Amino acid sequence: MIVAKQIQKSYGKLSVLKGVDLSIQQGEIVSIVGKSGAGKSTLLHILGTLDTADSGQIFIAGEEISKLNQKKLADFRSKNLGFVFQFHHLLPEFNALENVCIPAFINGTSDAIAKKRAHELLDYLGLAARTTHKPAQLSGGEQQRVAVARALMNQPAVIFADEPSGNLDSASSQDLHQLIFNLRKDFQQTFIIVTHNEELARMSDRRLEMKDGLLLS
Ligand SMILES: Nc1ncnc2c1ncn2[C@@H]1O[C@H](COP(=O)(O)OP(=O)(O)OP(=O)(O)O)[C@@H](O)[C@H]1O
Repeated sequence: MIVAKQIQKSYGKLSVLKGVDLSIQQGEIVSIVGKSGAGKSTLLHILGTLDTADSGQIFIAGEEISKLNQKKLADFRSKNLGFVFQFHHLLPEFNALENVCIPAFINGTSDAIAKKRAHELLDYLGLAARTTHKPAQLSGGEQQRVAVARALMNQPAVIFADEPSGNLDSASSQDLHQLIFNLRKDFQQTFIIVTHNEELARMSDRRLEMKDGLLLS
């Protein structure tokens, strides 16, 4: 599903990734842990096509994304990849349903089809009664579940999550972690998660530690 070979990335003289190799199967939940500054977010952003490596190859769902130009990459990203960040980045003036629809609208999906799927997702996530609420009217845990629904909108091959529970209290964190495992069980959803949450890392199929620019397994 995802294969990365010898990914290298430097910022000036700082070598952050020193030849990272990684292989992830469909339906796997992989956590990446490590000290602050170890390069976890840099790796996640490169795998998620939000940043580019200096060298190395990345294959996602059979496509060598390291070879795509910017336009093809943007198209691939919007059709195949989902993202959940520490801060949900929901648009404040849009309600939950509209926020969830955004990735589908970007892909040119019709209004009716997008809204139907957004309703189904919000229902699945226990947010059926919150569809017309704006982000400020939702709890932190609810906001993050809306962000997960948005990430799921285009049925992505993989969801990249950067500290998804980093801003949540412990009950909401546990709910979100449970949701991740339910999504894998129900939809074979693949996740790559950067986290400082040891409980989540231990629950994952694999806990990879980033150290000195490399992944230790
Ligand atoms: N755009 C950038 N320009 C220069 N240096 C950068 C840039 N992005 C990251 N770095 C540096 O690369 C190193 C790795 O950063 P990264 O954010 O990947 O670490 P991390 O392991 O995710 O840390 P944290 O757990 O604190 O989020 C850090 O030393 C950081 O300062």
